[in-house]
Amino acid sequence: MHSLEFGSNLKAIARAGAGVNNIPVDKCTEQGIVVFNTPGANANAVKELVLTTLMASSRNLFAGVEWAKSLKGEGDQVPKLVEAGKKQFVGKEIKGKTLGVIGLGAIGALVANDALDLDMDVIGFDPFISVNTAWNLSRNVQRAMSIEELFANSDFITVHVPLTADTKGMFNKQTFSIMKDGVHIVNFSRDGLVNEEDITAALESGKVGKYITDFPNENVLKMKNAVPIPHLGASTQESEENCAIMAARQVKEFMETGNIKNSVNFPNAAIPYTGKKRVAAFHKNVPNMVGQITSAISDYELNIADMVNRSRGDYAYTMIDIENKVNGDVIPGLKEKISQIEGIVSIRVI
Ligand SMILES: NC(=O)c1ccc[n+]([C@@H]2O[C@H](COP(=O)([O-])OP(=O)(O)OC[C@H]3O[C@@H](n4cnc5c(N)ncnc54)[C@H](O)[C@@H]3O)[C@@H](O)[C@H]2O)c1
Ligand SMILES: O=C(O)[C@H](O)COP(=O)(O)O
Repeated sequence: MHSLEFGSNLKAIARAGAGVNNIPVDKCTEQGIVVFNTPGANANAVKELVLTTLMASSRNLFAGVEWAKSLKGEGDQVPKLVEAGKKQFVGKEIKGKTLGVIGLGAIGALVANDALDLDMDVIGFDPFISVNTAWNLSRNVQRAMSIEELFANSDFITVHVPLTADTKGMFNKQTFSIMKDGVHIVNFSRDGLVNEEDITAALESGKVGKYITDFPNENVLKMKNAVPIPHLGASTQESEENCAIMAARQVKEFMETGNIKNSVNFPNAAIPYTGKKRVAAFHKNVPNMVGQITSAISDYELNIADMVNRSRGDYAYTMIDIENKVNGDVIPGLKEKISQIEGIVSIRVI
């Protein structure tokens, strides 16, 4: 959506998925457009494919299947050729190996817990772990005190963080040098987390044994020992339905009540719809905004029934329920009056 112009009536964008790097979030914030995503709704789908590909590639399954297919046309010789050639695909079991999980959010936590059930040792790193995830995480997941500790001790590494300025290129020449020789790296997050030139060299030298990625491009397809998956992480019927329902519900709730859940740019805020009318304003996070909005409301001799004000960085969101019975759909002039307050980005009277 980065090249799209947004109409002045656009109120919300919902991403039926987790990553929002296809949406110009900063531009939306400046224009007062709320952006939602659906955290966790596709996590199980991704977890299943991460564990599937982790095991399958450790057993050289993808290359083995391709080779078996290449024997087509060999007639009665196929079984003999299979037995003679299979030794080139001898793999490694994951049992007893150490899996490093970077990012213990919706997906990472599921992967970490289930990898324990597959008899792996699991070490996790997430300096910003949420309380909810921490509650769901098995206490047998060891906590790495630094990402370097995780890199140094893992036989397999799987990454589940968003692509941001901080995480971009987190897999690079320097970080590969800390890792065990022959480490397998699983990337179902985003291509930009990995420096392509550096991983090409690391795969070539054998420093990295396998690179399983959900984000193939021309370079990836040329890399030795890369396993390109065509962005199938969230591609299940269940996950697409979960995401679509969650996205639709969040937008409906926002349009009808102003309440916000799972926004990536507005603060989350919700109050039961108690009044007769609701003022919902997105504004700069500067002093006296709430005072100016309530004063505009009191100029109309309207009483306040309930209110909430939440901030997020440079911006804040205020919802005020008005007690009085208001005739008709609108309070004439109120919206215009509030929108003239310096610092207001967008305003609705619902
Ligand atoms: N391949 C797919 O189809 C697919 C599907 C869903 C999500 N994704 C990608 O996976 C990512 C993770 O998804 P999720 O649902 O688990 O998101 P999430 O927000 O639940 O979890 C992300 C976790 O990363 C942690 N984190 C952030 N920066 C970090 C850092 N520098 N080091 C360590 N941890 C850090 C956060 O604290 C959070 O716990 C998404 O951002 C998206 O890019 C891909
Ligand atoms: O960020 C996500 O949720 C995934 O990359 C899934 O993307 P998709 O919905 O385009 O499959």
